[in-house]
Amino acid sequence: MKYIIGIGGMTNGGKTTLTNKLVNAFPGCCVVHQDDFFKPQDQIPVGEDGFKQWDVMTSLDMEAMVNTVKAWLENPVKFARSHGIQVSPELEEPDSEEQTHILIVEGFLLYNYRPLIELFSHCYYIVVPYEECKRRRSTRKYTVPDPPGLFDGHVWPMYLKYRREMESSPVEVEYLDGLKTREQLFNQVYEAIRNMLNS
Ligand SMILES: Nc1ncnc2c1ncn2[C@@H]1O[C@H](COP(=O)(O)OP(=O)(O)O)[C@@H](O)[C@H]1O
Ligand SMILES: O=C(O)c1ccc[n+]([C@@H]2O[C@H](COP(=O)([O-])O)[C@@H](O)[C@H]2O)c1
Repeated sequence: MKYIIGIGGMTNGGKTTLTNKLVNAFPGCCVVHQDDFFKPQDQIPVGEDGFKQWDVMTSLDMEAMVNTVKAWLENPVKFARSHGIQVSPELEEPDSEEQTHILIVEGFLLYNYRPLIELFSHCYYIVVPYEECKRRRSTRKYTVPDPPGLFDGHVWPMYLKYRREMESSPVEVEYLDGLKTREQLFNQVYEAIRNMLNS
């Protein structure tokens, strides 16, 4: 069986932190990070809000991202090997279709792109309050540093827009409280995935 788990939610909610812990906990588990699919800076236009539009869907090459997830679905063992992930001998067996394979897909805009949504076995969405999100973001170093005013002028309004859009669509997400400790979040999701694999 193949399981694709989405770890979505707002910027600085703790997606990457949780994802890294889960990847370490499930041997052979693969991961796709949405941040790897940002288009080059010169392809990101400036919007009416006066900022480069990094937080909109078109800033990401979603077709390439979906193709990457489909490459994992096609052959999880080959995908793992080509990404330097150690594969246990049982997973290499010819009948490995009967084995359990897990892919974690992590990102801030996972649930607004239909071709990706339909691939998920389960969708998580981490949230923290505005103040905490802004505080964490202010200490974060991105490849392209945030210009002054970006959070309130672009990041937060786009977060609200896409969250509203997601919530009025048929996608079913399970919310996670990003104010819980790293350990609490890990334990919660780890146990839920274990239960899913055993059901
Ligand atoms: N559960 C948590 N409690 C407190 N701080 C956290 C927690 N998870 C992550 N962080 C911190 O918040 C910041 C953003 O975390 P990160 O996992 O990179 O978020 P995201 O991938 O959602 O943008 C980092 O400084 C990280 O150490
Ligand atoms: O990673 C990059 O190249 C990059 C370049 C410009 C901006 N970002 C920011 O990355 C944010 C999403 O990533 P994250 O990890 O905070 O969820 C999003 O809010 C963007 O504003 C990221």
